[in-house]
Amino acid sequence: MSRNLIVAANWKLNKGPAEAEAFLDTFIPKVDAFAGSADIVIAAPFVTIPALAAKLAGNNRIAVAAQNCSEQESGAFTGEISTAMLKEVGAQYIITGHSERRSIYGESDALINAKNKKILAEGLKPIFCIGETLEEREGGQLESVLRTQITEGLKDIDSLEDVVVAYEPVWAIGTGVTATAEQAQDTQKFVRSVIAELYDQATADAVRIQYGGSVKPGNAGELLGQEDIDGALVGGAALEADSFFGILENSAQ
Ligand SMILES: O=C(CO)COP(=O)(O)O
Repeated sequence: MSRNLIVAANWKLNKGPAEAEAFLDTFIPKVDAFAGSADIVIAAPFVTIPALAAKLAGNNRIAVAAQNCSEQESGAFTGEISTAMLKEVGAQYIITGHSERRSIYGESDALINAKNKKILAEGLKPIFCIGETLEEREGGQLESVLRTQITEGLKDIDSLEDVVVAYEPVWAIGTGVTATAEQAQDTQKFVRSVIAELYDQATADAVRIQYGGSVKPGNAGELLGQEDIDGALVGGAALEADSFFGILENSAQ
């Protein structure tokens, strides 16, 4: 089963519009000259999305993502941003379930599920993150934690055609500690098997599962060369155009 790679930058709380434009000034010419076929996504802060989308108008190789959204349609929800608004300003993907949102902002599996459903109903694509803490892995709970996150996060979602899953072990995020290619592959194979149980084998074979956690140019080739790793969700190493492009280059199929 061949799945096209999807390599995404998650800029987190970095880069306003001006910095994002400067990034693209360096990044776009590199991508234009690049023969690889990976889908490329940049997840930016809300206020940066319009500038990115304007600069990428007509560019069909690089898509824009948001890092969060409301599960609500509209109304008295101070500080929230709706999927319709994000669509209007050019977002095509939205990250959900990131461990920083789960742990710092207390997002539950039920809320993440509501966001996933809202995003799909809007005709956008969730990049749905799951992952265990070191304590959970060492305590033998890896499989039960991931199974719960997957089952609850995808509850009542019939098709995974527009869903990208991102496996991000919490202990590997921003720590410089990467899961070994073998650990990531074994875990992602398990994630795919849970999806096969919940849906069917064809769905599991087709869904793309990214790995995230200290991905950099030097380890991207080995990680993304694994059977069940279909791309990367990159934080720190995606803040510089050269290193984000290096990840793409080193993961070329
Ligand atoms: O959280 C991440 C991407 O969503 C990973 O972050 P780092 O690549 O900085 O470890």
